[in-house]
Amino acid sequence: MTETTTAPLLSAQGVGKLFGHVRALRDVSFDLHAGEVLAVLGDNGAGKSTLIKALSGVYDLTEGRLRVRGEDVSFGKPADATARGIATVYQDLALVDTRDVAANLFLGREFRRGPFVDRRRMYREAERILDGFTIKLPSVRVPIYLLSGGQRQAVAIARVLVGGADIVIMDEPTAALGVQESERVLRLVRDLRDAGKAVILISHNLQQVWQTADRIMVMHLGRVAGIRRRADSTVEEIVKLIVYGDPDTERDPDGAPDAGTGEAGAAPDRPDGGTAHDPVKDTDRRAAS
Ligand SMILES: Nc1ncnc2c1ncn2[C@@H]1O[C@H](COP(=O)(O)OP(=O)(O)OP(=O)(O)O)[C@@H](O)[C@H]1O
Repeated sequence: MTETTTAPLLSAQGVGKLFGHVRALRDVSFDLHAGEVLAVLGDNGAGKSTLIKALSGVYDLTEGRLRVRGEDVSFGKPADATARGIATVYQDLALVDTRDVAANLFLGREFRRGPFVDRRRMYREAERILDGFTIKLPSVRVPIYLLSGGQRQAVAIARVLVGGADIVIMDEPTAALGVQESERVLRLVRDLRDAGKAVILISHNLQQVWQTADRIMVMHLGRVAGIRRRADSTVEEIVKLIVYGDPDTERDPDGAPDAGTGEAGAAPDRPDGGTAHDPVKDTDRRAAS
């Protein structure tokens, strides 16, 4: 991974999201590079879902800015994020259960020959794409409802490749899977990374994060509690960030209620009101050293 020498594919700067008076995200800043897996960890209500929905165009931002390949972007709808090469694989996978694997892979992007769908080409292409996957499917002609959870994940991931996305957001891809299938799906996530994609992996499972992520971003009460290179961190450090956040950053300059607390000032105010360290820059410094 070359995070300090290449420009980020995706960059969030001071991103915030208010729902009424509840601040679900506050001053979220991070970079995401091609060929890396950034895991996003955090307790319930930390802001993970809100963040991925903001990155995938479901929510607009209240504050801050997003840049994709160095360009400022503003997403009014999910199609805007898709057009910028961002694909999100949600837990429900959004597959059509009654249709076969190939049809799901090319949903909305069917090959055509004249007025007709070119099924033969779709099957051929589907087989080609899935051929290198560690999760094997019985056939590209089986309907989705006959597949296991891991096989369905594989189809959803393959669909990302078909769409040509280079920024892939995965929401708890192993949440419903057993141990073996989880291992295989995590291998697919690493394969995406090795193919040069930038991957955001939302997870509650620290062990899986350790197996898969290059960097870890911990969220706490809507803020970034810290970003660490996995190789430079410890499970203890990450758990502490998940549970307690970073007391230096958790001040409340404007009194808006923090997510998860419903009241102002989730963490003690800094007496000097000063600016705490920037976890992203800290990480970049560590990465550069
Ligand atoms: N549509 C909404 N309207 C109001 N508040 C919301 C909305 N969506 C999220 N929130 C609040 O924003 C905060 C962050 O929620 P979010 O769902 O992003 O957290 P999360 O880290 O994904 O949690 P979980 O792991 O439980 O899914 C929570 O306090 C939540 O109640």
